[in-house]
Amino acid sequence: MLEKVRTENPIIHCITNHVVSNFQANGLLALGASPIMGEAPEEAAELAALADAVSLNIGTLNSQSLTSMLIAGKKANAMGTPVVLDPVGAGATEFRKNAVNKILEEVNVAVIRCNAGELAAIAGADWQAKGVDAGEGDADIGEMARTTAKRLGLIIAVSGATDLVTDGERVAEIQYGHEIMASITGTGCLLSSVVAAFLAVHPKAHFEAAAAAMHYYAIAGELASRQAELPGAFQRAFLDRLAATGEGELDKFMQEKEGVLKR
Ligand SMILES: Nc1ncnc2c1ncn2[C@@H]1O[C@H](COP(=O)(O)OP(=O)(O)O)[C@@H](O)[C@H]1O
Ligand SMILES: Cc1ncsc1CCOP(=O)(O)O
Ligand SMILES: [Mg+2]
Repeated sequence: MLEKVRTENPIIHCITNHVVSNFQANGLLALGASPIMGEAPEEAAELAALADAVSLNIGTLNSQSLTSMLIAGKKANAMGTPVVLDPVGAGATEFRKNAVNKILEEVNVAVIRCNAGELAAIAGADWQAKGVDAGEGDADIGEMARTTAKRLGLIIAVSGATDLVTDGERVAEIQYGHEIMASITGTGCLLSSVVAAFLAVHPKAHFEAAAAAMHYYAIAGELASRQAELPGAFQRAFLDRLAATGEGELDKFMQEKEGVLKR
């Protein structure tokens, strides 16, 4: 599935936050996709129309960018283009929570990619989120993801030490990755747009594409963590691994892990 992203080089229209915009664009380029950032309402429909997937991210949302997200999302729906939503900090403010609800009401979102705190906010579960970070809670993340995916009729890809992807029936669990990934800002945001890029080239298999994206990303992160121990070096190593990791590296990595488990 990864090679198809590289050969087709899909255009990803990102309406994202100003914290991670540059990292997100560089990460998409490293993957082999073609990012275009743009958040003016005046061009939202045109950008969505030329894109192969649309990645919406509410990290530094304002009234204008919310308007753009609704315009871009609806245009993407009309064109049959997949939309991914990253509900950054959904539980932090009423504005964010209402915005997520409005987007979900008006736009047919294919995948919500979020952390556990954001999922809990969408699910209405008791949880202590920590700003844009996942925070802590007792709710069963897998159960929350399955029931919310079913209720909303979409795919949920929730990240953390273990990543879960579910359409409400099927569940893929990804145990790879490394905690250093959470020590640089934007790894979640970039992941959401990487999911969008995989969806763009696998229009009939969104669940499999989202799971493949999460596998690729976690493995690139774990490989990078072997090269760099501190955040600055890790960010650089991670971009390099996103670029250098192909299907062959993914297979080799998983075979090695399997070998370790069996021993
Ligand atoms: N403790 C961890 N162990 C392994 N991977 C992690 C860990 N924490 C986060 N990740 C990875 O970092 C990326 C971002 O996830 P996360 O931090 O949950 O998202 P966000 O940045 O949106 O809060 C994902 O690929 C996830 O798998
Ligand atoms: C710190 C911060 N503040 C608003 S958006 C943002 C970036 C969040 O990025 P991620 O969810 O990928 O950690
Ligand atoms: Mg996030």
